[in-house]
Amino acid sequence: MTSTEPGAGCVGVSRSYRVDGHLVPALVDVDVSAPAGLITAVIGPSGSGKSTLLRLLTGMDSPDEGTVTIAGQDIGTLSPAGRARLRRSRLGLVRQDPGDNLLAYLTVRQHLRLAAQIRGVAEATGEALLAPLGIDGRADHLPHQLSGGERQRVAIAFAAVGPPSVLVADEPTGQLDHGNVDAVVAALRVIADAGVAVIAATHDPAVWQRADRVVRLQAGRVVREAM
Ligand SMILES: Nc1ncnc2c1ncn2[C@@H]1O[C@H](COP(=O)(O)OP(=O)(O)OP(=O)(O)O)[C@@H](O)[C@H]1O
Repeated sequence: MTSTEPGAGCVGVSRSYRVDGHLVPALVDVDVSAPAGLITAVIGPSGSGKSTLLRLLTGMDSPDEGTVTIAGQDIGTLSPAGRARLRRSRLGLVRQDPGDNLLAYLTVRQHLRLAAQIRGVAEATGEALLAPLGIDGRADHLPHQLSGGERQRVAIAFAAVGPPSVLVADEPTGQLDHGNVDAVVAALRVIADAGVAVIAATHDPAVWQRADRVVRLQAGRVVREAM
């Protein structure tokens, strides 16, 4: 599984929220680039703008100013239907709570078949991710029969079928113990090595210390972007 697709990024992005008639700036003139094949960690204190940035980079929200690109496409130029198509084909999402990522009545194998159908690729494409992510022994298990870390690895596999150009994970280890954190970081590495731009918002040093790039936000601004 290899990809030469460009990743995701934004240039000159600002986003404010209106609260009680006042504008609260969440992001101010932010430039971020998340190249294909690398893990980019987004870090910063609570309220610094991480979730707002992720919502923009997934096309779930639009900036007040600036441009956002996913897989080389300026998503501000797309119709709502075009944006939905791009998100379905080129973007994978992993949420913090393992329970929010999976359907209780589908086995691991059924999740991966469903992901392949959604992406329009051969069913074997999804199943091929089981072994590299260390969940091949769990193919016929339901989510409640898995540990939290195994569920997150299934969620990563589900999001990575295709593969997409970009996989965005919001605090992917936020609810896991230490041993499971290592397995999830290893899974993100497998996906990045396949050519996907992996973007993870995280408070967890075990994640960002093993990322290729770290974007640190503070009060809505990028204060450091380092390899
Ligand atoms: N829907 C909203 N309405 C009003 N203000 C918001 C909204 N969402 C976020 N904010 C404000 O925007 C700023 C950035 O919030 P954001 O959730 O992006 O930060 P964060 O770094 O993800 O925080 P956390 O680590 O606590 O999740 C904060 O001041 C927050 O209060």
